[in-house]
Amino acid sequence: MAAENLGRKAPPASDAPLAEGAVVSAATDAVKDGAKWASAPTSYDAILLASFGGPEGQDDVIPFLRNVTAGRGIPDARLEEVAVHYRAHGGVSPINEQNRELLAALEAEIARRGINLPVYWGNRNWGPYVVDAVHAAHEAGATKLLGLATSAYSSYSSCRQYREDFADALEASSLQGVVEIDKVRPYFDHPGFVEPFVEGLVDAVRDLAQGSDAFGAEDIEVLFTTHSVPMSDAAKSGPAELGYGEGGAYFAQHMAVSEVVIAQAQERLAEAGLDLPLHWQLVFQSRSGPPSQPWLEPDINDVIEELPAAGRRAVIVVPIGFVSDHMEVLWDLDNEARESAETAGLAFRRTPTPGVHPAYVAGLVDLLLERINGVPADEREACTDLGPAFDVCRAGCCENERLGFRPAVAGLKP
Ligand SMILES: CC1=C(CCC(=O)O)c2cc3nc(cc4[nH]c(cc5[nH]c(cc1n2)c(C)c5CCC(=O)O)c(CCC(=O)O)c4C)C(CCC(=O)O)=C3C
Ligand SMILES: [Fe+2]
Repeated sequence: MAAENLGRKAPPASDAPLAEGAVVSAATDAVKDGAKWASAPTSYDAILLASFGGPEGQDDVIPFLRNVTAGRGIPDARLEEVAVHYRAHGGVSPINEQNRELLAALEAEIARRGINLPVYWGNRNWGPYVVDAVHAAHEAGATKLLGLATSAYSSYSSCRQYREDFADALEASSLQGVVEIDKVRPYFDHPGFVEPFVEGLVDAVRDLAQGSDAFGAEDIEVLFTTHSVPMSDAAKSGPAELGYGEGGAYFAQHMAVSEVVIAQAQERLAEAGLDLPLHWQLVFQSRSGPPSQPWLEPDINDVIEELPAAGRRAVIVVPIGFVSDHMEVLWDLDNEARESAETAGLAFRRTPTPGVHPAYVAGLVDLLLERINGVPADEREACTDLGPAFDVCRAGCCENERLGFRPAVAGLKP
């Protein structure tokens, strides 16, 4: 495949693109030292499914948004704007229902594998809260919990903040020293997480190729999209000693997943005789900080606007940053990005998120078993050169410069 056709985008808040080889090699060397990355077999009493949470009615919207943005310097105007997204959906985020479905699917898959392990679900920003779940688990006699976040990558928002949520919950319930909580590794490159995106991309390309417009590879731009974060968060994502570059592990992991999804999809499309390679790039969405603060770019809508000038007639949006079709997907992609595409005169497809795809659910249970059985790092499933990520976060991993140091569990002590 012609490499020059694969659009690579560095985080453009800086002029210097990331050195391609350098992003990957440091982590690859470190991962060979498996003993440091994989923990010993551990007997857990319960799983703690941890998520973001969302409002369940109009009256919840503003209190929810205040929970999310406490101390974050998000302008009020942005809160008003985001409230509109929830209001348009009756004040209900789809995320809680999606987590109830995931909880049920996990319970079923755990039972199918013959494991006896209850799952408790708790959120960061709305009830049921993590502390409620920890309480319930403890009341049922559990003292050793394995946390599983609905977030696959390394960064403050997607990894460390869950570890802080766990620490906060132990403090609020006075269960420090009584209950212990570990956390499943960032699973961005677990095949179970990647597979639904590959399938979605293959289906979208075939759909566009077979439609009346008969779009070919030259007509299509594939946009892998994820949540933007402040550049300072991105830079501190992952352990500094692995030298991920200025976009940190967050950027490197998304690039690696994009590359794997495009490669696997192209392989399947080639078997179906479709014209390749596809044009693609990694883009960002849902930026919320003040304009003075640099966040990862380019924004998905800005990129879409410029696609016709590059000769594209269709755009396929692959939401690799998200595990379910929550508000950031429904509003920012299915409304806003779709509208940008319409304005630009482009056909638009948005591929599914993992949701409760059987490969994803089975992959999550594989990840739980990895920890229970203490599977060595070199025997773990990971489909990029960056992984598998470590079980116990390195000291300082994904710390937040804006918010300062807060206690977290499931990490090494500085
Ligand atoms: C990396 C990342 C993920 C992906 C990883 C993961 O999935 O965890 C994610 C997911 C989500 N983000 C969500 C919602 C919101 N995020 C906000 C604000 C922010 N997100 C950030 C980052 C991320 N966010 C950041 C750096 C901020 C700025 C404030 C801060 O520094 O923390 C705000 C405030 C208003 C606004 O500014 O948009 C809202 C309402 C929902 C729920 C959707 C629903 O209700 O269905 C979900 C799943
Ligand atoms: Fe967010």
